[in-house]
Parts: sequence; C-alpha cells; structure tokens
Amino acid sequence: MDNGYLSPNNGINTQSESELSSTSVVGSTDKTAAQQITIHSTGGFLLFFRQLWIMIRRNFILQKRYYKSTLSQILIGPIIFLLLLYILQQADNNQILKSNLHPTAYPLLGGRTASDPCINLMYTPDDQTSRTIMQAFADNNFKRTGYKLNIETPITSLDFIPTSKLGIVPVTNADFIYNYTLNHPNVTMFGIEFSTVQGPPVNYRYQVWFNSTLMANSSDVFGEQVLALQRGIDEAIVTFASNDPQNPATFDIKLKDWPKVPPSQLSDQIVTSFGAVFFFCAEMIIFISVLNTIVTEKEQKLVDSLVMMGLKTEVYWLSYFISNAWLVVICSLITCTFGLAFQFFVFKNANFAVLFITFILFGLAMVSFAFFITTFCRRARVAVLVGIFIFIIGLIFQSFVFSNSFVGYIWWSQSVDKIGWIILMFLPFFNFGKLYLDLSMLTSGKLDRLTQTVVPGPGFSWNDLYNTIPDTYLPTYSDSNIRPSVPPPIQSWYFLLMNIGFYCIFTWYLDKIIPDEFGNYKNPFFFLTPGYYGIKFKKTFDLQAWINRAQKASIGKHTEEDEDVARERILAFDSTHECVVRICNLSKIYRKNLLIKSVFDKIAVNDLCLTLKEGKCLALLGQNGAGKSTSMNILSGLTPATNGDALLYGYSVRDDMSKIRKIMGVCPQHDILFNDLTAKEHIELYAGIKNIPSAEIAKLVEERLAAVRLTKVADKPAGSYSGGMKRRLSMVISTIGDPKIIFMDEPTTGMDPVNRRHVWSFIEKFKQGRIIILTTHSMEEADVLGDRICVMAHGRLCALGNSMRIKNKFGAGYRVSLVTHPNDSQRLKELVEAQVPDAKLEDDSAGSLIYELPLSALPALPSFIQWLEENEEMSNSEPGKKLVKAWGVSQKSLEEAFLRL
Ligand SMILES: Nc1ncnc2c1ncn2[C@@H]1O[C@H](COP(=O)(O)OP(=O)(O)OP(=O)(O)O)[C@@H](O)[C@H]1O
Repeated sequence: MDNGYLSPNNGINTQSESELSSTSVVGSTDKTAAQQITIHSTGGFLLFFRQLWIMIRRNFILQKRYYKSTLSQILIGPIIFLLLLYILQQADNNQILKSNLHPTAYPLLGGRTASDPCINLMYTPDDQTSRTIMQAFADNNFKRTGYKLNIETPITSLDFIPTSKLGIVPVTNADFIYNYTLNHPNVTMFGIEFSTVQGPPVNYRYQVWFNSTLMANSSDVFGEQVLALQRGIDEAIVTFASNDPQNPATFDIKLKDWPKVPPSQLSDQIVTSFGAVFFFCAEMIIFISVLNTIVTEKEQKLVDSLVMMGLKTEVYWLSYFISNAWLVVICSLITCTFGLAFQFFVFKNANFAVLFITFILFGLAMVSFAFFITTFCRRARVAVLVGIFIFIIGLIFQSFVFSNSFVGYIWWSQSVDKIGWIILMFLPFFNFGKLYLDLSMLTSGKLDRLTQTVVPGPGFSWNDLYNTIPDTYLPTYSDSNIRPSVPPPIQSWYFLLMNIGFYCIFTWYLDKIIPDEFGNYKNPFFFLTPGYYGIKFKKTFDLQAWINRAQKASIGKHTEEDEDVARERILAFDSTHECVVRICNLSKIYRKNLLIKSVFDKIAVNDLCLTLKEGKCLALLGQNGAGKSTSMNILSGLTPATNGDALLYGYSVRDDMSKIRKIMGVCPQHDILFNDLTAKEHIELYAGIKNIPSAEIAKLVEERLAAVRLTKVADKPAGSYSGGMKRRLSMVISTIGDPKIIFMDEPTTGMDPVNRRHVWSFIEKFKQGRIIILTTHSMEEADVLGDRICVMAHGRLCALGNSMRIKNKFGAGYRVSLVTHPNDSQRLKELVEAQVPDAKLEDDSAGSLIYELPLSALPALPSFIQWLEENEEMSNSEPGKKLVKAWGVSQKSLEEAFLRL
C-alpha cells in the first residue's frame, strides 16, 4: 500500500505498512463487509502524554512570543502592586511621624450646637443675674454657630418629659438637676449651676454637669464639648461683667497636643487593611489573560481545528492548566520575595511556605474559575467583560469586607445565614480574603499609644493553620449575638482546593454538554456510558442493519432525480457494493426554532447518497449555498447530521468520530492558523497531536513545506503570510499523519496559477491509497483533480460522474469551426447540414462558419470528422483548392456544463 510520504526528489516516498502502524493508522482497504480498517492507536496514555507535551510546548512558545504580556502577568503586575502598597504604607507612616513631632493646633469650635437631646442646657438658680448671663451665652452662641437657643419656661416637675427640643431651661436648684437627670437619663445634655454670682467686682463660680453617656462616642469630650461650653459661659460672664451687651466678649482658644517622640517602629496599618486588595489585583492579570486567550482560540475556531486533528479536549484543558500554573507559581514567588524585601509585617512574621502556598492556591483557583467561565462565552469581548465584572466584585470584597476585621469575620456570626457563606466559599477571592485576614491578625503589629512602641503580633506559624485565631486578636463584638465563631485558617486552603477541583471538573463537563457553535454536544450522562471510556462490547458490525436504518432516515421523495444520481442512491443502499465511503441519506436542517419545525428552516443538505472507492478524489461543485461546506462539515465531524449517516472506512460519523479523526485530515474553508506560530511550528504541533514519531517530524516539515513551496518562510509567523500562503499551509496541515481521508474545502482559493498547479500536483500524488473530498468553485480544478464530480444545488446532488460524463451529458456537445472561401460558404453549409442534420450554425462571417453540435448530433460526429479529415471536396471559387481550407473540433468546457446545470 502506498501511503505517500512526499519526498523532495520525486514527490512520493512510499512507506511500508509496518512503518505506518508505528504512527497511528493501519489500513486494509475495502474488502470486509463493513469496509472497516483497523485503527491502532499507540497506547491511550502514551498518546495523551505526547499530546500534552506538545500542547504545553506550544503554549510556552506563545508565552515566549507574547513576552510582554507574560512578563506583566508574572513580574511587572505583582511588583507594581506591591510597590504601590509600599508607597502608601510609607505615606501613612510619614503621617504618623509628622503628627507625633509636630502636632497641629486646632481651634475650639462653636458653643452649643447639639440639637438632639431634648433639653440642651439646664441652669440654676433661676434669678435675674443667671438669666442675663445665659441670655448673653445664647446670643453669643447664635453668632458663632447660627443655632438659636431660647430661654425656656422653668421646669418644676420631676415628671416633666420634653416633647420638643428645648434650649436653655431654668430650674429651681441643683438638687432638681441631680434628681431630674437621674430619673430621666439621656434627656439633658448639660447643666450649669451658678453658686456664687455677685455683682462687680465678684468671684464667678459655676459647675458644669455633663452627660458622659451621650458623649461616649466623641473622641475628645472635654476639648470639643465641655471646653466649648465653658468658653461660652465665660464669654457670657465677661459680657455681663462689662455691662455692655452690645459688645460681647469673645475668647478665641486653640488646642494643641504636646510633641511626642515618634515610635521607634511603625505599625503596618495599610498592608494589614488593604494588602488583600493589591494581592488580589496582581493575580487578576493572569485571570483576565486566561479568559481572553481561551475564548479567542474558541472564537477563531482554533480549538475545533485541534480537535478535528485528533486532540483530546482533556489534553487541551490540562495543558492550559499546567501552562498557567507555572505563571502562578512564579507570580506567587515574586509576590512573597518582594513582600519580604519591602519588610511588610505579614511577610516578615508569617511562615514563608504558608504564604507561598496561599498565593499559589488562590492563583490556581482563579485560573480554574476562568476556565469555568470560558465554557459559557463564545466571544472574547464578552469573556473579558465578564472577567472585569468579576474583578469588580472581588475588589469590593477585598476592599470593603476584608479591609476591616470587624466586617470581615462577621460572615461566621450566628446571625448570618449559613447559605450565605456556603455560596461565598465558591468564590476563590472570598476564601483568599478570609485567609489573608487571619494572617494579618496574627502578624500585624499594633501601636501602643502610651509607650509609643509597636507591639508585634505573635506571627503565623505552620501550626497556626490548624488553630482558631485567639480571641485577643479578634475584634471586639459588644453584642454577643453577632460574635462570630471563626473557623481555623486551614479551612480556607481546603476551600481553595475545592474551588480548583470543582471548577476544573465542571469545565470539562460543561465543555462537553453545552452545544458548540455547530450544534455539537454530548448527552449530559455521557460519562456513564462505557463508550466514553473506549469500552465497546464486541459486536460485529451489521452493514445491512446500518443501511436499513439510514434508508428509513430519508426526509423527502426522489422521483425526478438524474439517472446517475438515482443509480448512486441504489448503490449506497447495496451492501454488496464495495466502497470505503458510503453516505446514506445524509441531511442537515438548520432550524430557526430549535424545538418546532418552521417554514423558515433551512435544508442545507437533503438526503445525500454517495459512495467512493479508495484512491479517488471527489470534487463537489455547486453555487454558493448549495450545501457543499455543510456536507464536508458533517463528514469531518464539525457539525452533526440531522438525519442519515455516513461510513468512512467502516466508521460511522454519528458514533465513531473519535476513530475517524485518527484517519482524517481537514483543510477548512477559512484558514484556521495560529498567527504567532510559524509554518514549521504548525507542522510540529499537528504532527505531535497525530503522534508522529519525533524522529520523523523534521523530515516531514522539510518535505511538506518544500512540496507547497513554503520553505523560505518556514520560520516566519503565519500571521505575516499572504492569503495564498496561508491556504497552502492549511492544505499541508490537512495531510499530516498520512490520513486515509482528507477533506479540502476550496483548497486553492486565493492562490496564483503557478502555486495552484503545484498544489494540484501535490494532491494528485497524495491521493494514492486514500480518499480526497474537495469542494471548489474552479471548474478547471474539478476537471484536473476530480475522479468523480458531484454537482450540488439546494442541498441535493443534481449530477454525478467523471468530468467527461458530465460534459457529455450536460455540456452543449461540440463546437466545429470551418474556414472556406466566402463564395463557397453556402455550398459548405448544405454539405454539413446533410451530414449532421442537428448541427446548429452559430456564426457565419466571411467564409468562417461555427457550428454547435448538440448531444443529439453525437452519433453523426465520427463520420463527419472522417469527412473533414479526408477533405476531398474542391472549391468552386478557387480552382485547385480544397473546399474546406481549415477546420477544428472542440469539446465544450465543464464550466459550460456547470452553467447549463
Ligand atoms: N449555521 C447555519 N445556520 C443556518 N443556515 C446555515 C448555517 N450554515 C449554513 N447555512 C445555510 O445552509 C446552506 C448551505 O450552506 P453551505 O455553507 O454548505 O454552502 P456552500 O455550498 O458551501 O457555499 P459556499 O460555496 O459559499 O461555501 C446555505 O443556504 C447557508 O445559508
């Protein structure tokens, strides 16, 4: 058997069957009842690891080629975020230093402005002097704050409950103030008790009662509240004493703290509170990059191309996981190293392995989370938007929830519904936030304001992973109902590990059951079927049963079919007919509505029936939209058939696509190439996927690229190629692994005539021992390459046969041109019409006659040509000369036949 390795010398280098079995395919031809060839795969595990290795290599090449993006993920991102954190921490520390050495003076504000308590101020005794002083106080207070305090009617009853806000209330004596405030707590804000007030010169003595409960939340009770009140009373007394209420006295008082020796060491307030935000941002670069890369490959159908060439989807995901895992590891290492270099407490005081593993687990969980999201997105733009949305949610968590230990731990309080955190634990950034909070609780130092020293945290050792955080390091919750019972830090590791496992498994599962762009998907219970694990209970393939099933799947009637097409239909259903490709009633309906039939449904392929023998090239012709690409897509497993089935070398496109992929090559209509991989790397990649031995790959690269004249650009990225060059590379890729059946959708589109001829000769040589099915709009190409030509229209076959048969049947027959003397043309016409009565004169000018000979004239053609060759008639107008001076017969072209069809 000739398996057609192309050599630079003669184009074809035959390979023995034993050699071939070491790659992937061994073929008998079509001699068994099912015409099935045996496919040997070189060990499932070996192939798996070979493919994994080749995919990791490809990812690494792309990471190297996009080095700016890679560096920003592992180096620049973390360093920039850590640097920002360092700058912020330094700014905060500088502020602490400055406020210690140079405290700022702040003016004493206002007088009484508070309006909440029901009685702002009580005073006693209720005499003229006190009233005048309090009136001066109220006037001054109004000038300073704009808040009007009225002198109210005196209160005499201890049962009095104010119903509105009262300003300054006179009361009878100090005992009344005492008893009233005791009986009605938090109703009165201040009380003034003037004890000796004598007219000038006098000693002014008074006592201020204040409400420490109401002022408990104020940081500076005396500075802001009592002192301000005292200032107001003093101003009023001086105004009273000067007896000049028109010019009230004003005291401007400022308060200033003593300078202090700054603390010898500063705490890590910023890193403790906001570190999680910055570390989260650093990891998010990898997350967004994964989303973008994978969905872009999906959008450009690169994944479909890899899968069509035999790549296992498990390998695809695993290779991406590994390729990103090393980025995560380096990113985590850099984060830890720079965290130590910047002397952040959380890095200095924690076990290095704990931190390093935490960052790795978080990074891997985010990568897995990104995988999971890609299964729902078909467009890269959508994926990035979803990524940004998740980024914002994560940012909110890290900055508003976990920057404050009080709020951060409240999720584990009894008052929070368990369902809440069960949902949240599926978010990797929630688990990371909690762990970082635990770490910072034990590692951050706290400033003791009294001694101005930093009391370092106890540190976070490996054992601390398993212990709950001691209460002393937790925030104080005054309400015992909300006091959380915080789980040990190790729980966050478990949850991150659970996130990795959960998202990876669901990615694998959803990737299979969610329909792709072409409508391919697996049954949700596919993993319960033995077939998925390659287990097949030995059952001999019953061709006749298969044919019967396919025959029943017809979607229409075929009464007015062309005779050749009808004969082919019968052959397809004849189990004794030997062929390697048997297509039976293959149909594809694109439904407008998935659930119900509608008049808008598009029947792209309608009960296609076809058989092919080995070593043949089938050319599919047809107008745009005739159904050629759809037929190819069904046969190559890209899109599922709605009805019918096809057997390729004995394997059904419905049930055995994974086997067919091992013996199949595809050159799709639109080039599916990695713009940043070179032609050489493309061939190496696909050869690896096809499990071609490494030793043979270099030779293969050299030979195949030479055959399509791409050697000179072998090391240039495919993105820089012209359309024709990309086409040639796609075509070469489809021949890798010496497939038994190759689908080529318009393989020479965009190629110049010279390269097109090279490709033709390559295909011509390559087809030995295989099947090539190609679609084309070039009649010349179909004429040159097609051993069988099928013309499709509206999803149906309307003509079938070799080029000659189609031309004879559908072409307009022959064209005969004759040259004679103008005066002899009438006589020649009579002679021609006598011999070929059906001949139709198309042109008659100055002795030049052109006849169209329709198919009905063919029987008369041989004797007519013989008559022309003998050429015995003499001219009447030119003595001694022949009647027919020159003649020619040409067959009408395939293009004309196609146009007629
Ligand atoms: N995904 C789809 N959804 C709906 N209709 C589709 C889809 N893909 C193809 N079709 C329709 O099916 C018909 C056959 O399309 P197909 O691409 O197979 O034609 P073709 O013969 O390959 O055309 P061309 O020569 O332009 O490539 C067309 O009418 C097309 O509009």
